Formats: sequence, C-alpha cells, structure tokens
Amino acid sequence: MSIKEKLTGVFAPIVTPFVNQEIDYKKLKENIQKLNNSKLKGYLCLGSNGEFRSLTDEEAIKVIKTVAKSKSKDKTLLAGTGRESAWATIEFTKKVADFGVDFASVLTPHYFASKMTDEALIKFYTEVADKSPIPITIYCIPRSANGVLISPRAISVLAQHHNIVGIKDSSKEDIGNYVNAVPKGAEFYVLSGSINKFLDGLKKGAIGGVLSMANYLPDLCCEIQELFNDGKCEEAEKLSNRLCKINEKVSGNGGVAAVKVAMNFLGYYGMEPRLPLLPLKEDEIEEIKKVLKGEGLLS
Ligand SMILES: O=C(O)C(=O)C[C@H](O)C(=O)O
Repeated sequence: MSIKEKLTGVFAPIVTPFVNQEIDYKKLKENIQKLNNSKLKGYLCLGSNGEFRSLTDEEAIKVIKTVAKSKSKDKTLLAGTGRESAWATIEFTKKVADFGVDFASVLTPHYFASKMTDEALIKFYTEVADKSPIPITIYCIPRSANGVLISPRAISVLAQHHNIVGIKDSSKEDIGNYVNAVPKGAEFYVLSGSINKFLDGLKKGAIGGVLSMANYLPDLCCEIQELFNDGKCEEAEKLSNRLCKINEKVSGNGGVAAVKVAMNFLGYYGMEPRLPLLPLKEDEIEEIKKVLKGEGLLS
C-alpha cells in the first residue's frame, strides 16, 4: 500500500483509558477490537486525546504495543513520539519503530516557543527525519504548544524530505495554506486535526483527518469523506454541520474528559482522564447524555 493510501481517511486519536489513575490495557485492547470493525483508516496513539504528556515512557511503549497487537491488519498506525529535543525524539522513535508503527507523529517543539523560528523547526524536523527509522508526520497544534505554528514556508521545505510525509493540522489557520505549500510531486500529505475543518480540508486537498469524535462516532466521521468522494457535497455539508455541533456540545468545553464520557455512553471504554485533567462533574455528564439522546445516538 502506498503512503498516500495508508494516510487517506479518518483516524481516531485513541484515548488511554485510566481507572483510578492506572492505564487499563485490557479496556484499551477492547476499544481497538471494537473500532477494528469501523470504517476508520487507522489509529493515532499517544496524541493529545491519548494524554501522551501524562504517561511515562514505559507506559507509552506498552500502549503502542497494545494498540499494534490489537489493531486489524488493514488499519494504519501512527504514534506520537515527539519530545522537546530532536535527540530525545529520535531515541524514542527508534525505540518504538519495530512495534508495528507505520508513521511517527511528532509534535512541534515549543518550550522555547520564541526561538521556534522557521530555521529552528526545519533543522529539528530534518534532524529527526534523517535519523528516524520510520517516516514522520508533523503535529501542529498551537493551542497546546505554546502558540508555535509551523509556517507554510517551512512546510514547503520539509515536504521535500523523503522521510517527512505529512502534517496533522490542528491549528485555527486555513488548512489550504499547508496544502498549497507542498511542492508539486512531493510525497507529503495534509490531515485535518479537527472535525471543524475536516470537510473544508477535503475540499482544499487534505486527504483525511484525525478526529477526536472518531473515538465514539467513527463511521459517521468516515461518512463525511465518503459523501464528499461521491460528489454528494450537500449531504456531506449537512452531516459535517451536524457532527461539528455535537463535537462542540460534547468536547467543546470538556475536552478529553468529555470525549471519554461520550465513549462510555456509546459502548466504548473511555473511563476517566489522568490528573492533572479532572473528570467531568455529574451535571456535565448528564448534559452529554442529553445531547447524545437528542441526536438519536443514545436510547
Ligand atoms: O488527539 C489528537 O492528537 C488529535 O489529533 C485530536 C484532534 O486534534 C481533535 O481535536 O479532534
């Protein structure tokens, strides 16, 4: 399968199910086994919804192994391996490369945000890509990365590296800026990092998305892309608007904890977040139940 085929479609940024602050690997495995029956293209583990920053390296490795072993053969696996330094990112990526990970997802370094110039980011990702045993994708999420926004100019340079194959755009910017920055013929693809820009991204040349609501409504998320591919733009628009509204009501304020509550209601094991993230309060949980019932998603 080509890189483009492996990256085309919807990915669930897999949550890490915590019970009393401990990872429940059995529940993680059961989530994957259930999602294997969906139309998802694959999974991203250790992303934002995976609460990757709250795991030890040892736990992160065990999560990757659990997902890699539980996923069906047709599913692509991305894993978040970004650390603050290029050195640590390379070391961790090398550690997990042989566990069945297809692509690394590397978050922009951001502790020294004011120093993350185009030059610094180009050097960082080039160094990581030069030494990574697996292809890498760039993860751009300024709201969680001290405002660091990798520029389209930097992407136009990095897209030419044979081992950098894409970007997950979770910024608030126009996703078309990245699509248009990719030099003709470069093997580099753009994925939307939010349901809110997913359909717009497809219209502008993105090839898929990593969508938190794909954890609990996988096939409805995939249906947007199916309708778009079939030229049914009006129906795609209608479904996209519906899912954006649900997403806003579910995880607009509650974030990962809310995604987990929606999963718990819809037959998955979201369980609870790990501190510092707090679980939702009773009234917030009830509100999500009401939204899902109102949408006919919960009886
Ligand atoms: O959890 C991640 O990592 C994501 O990519 C989620 C995505 O950014 C979203 O908010 O849907």
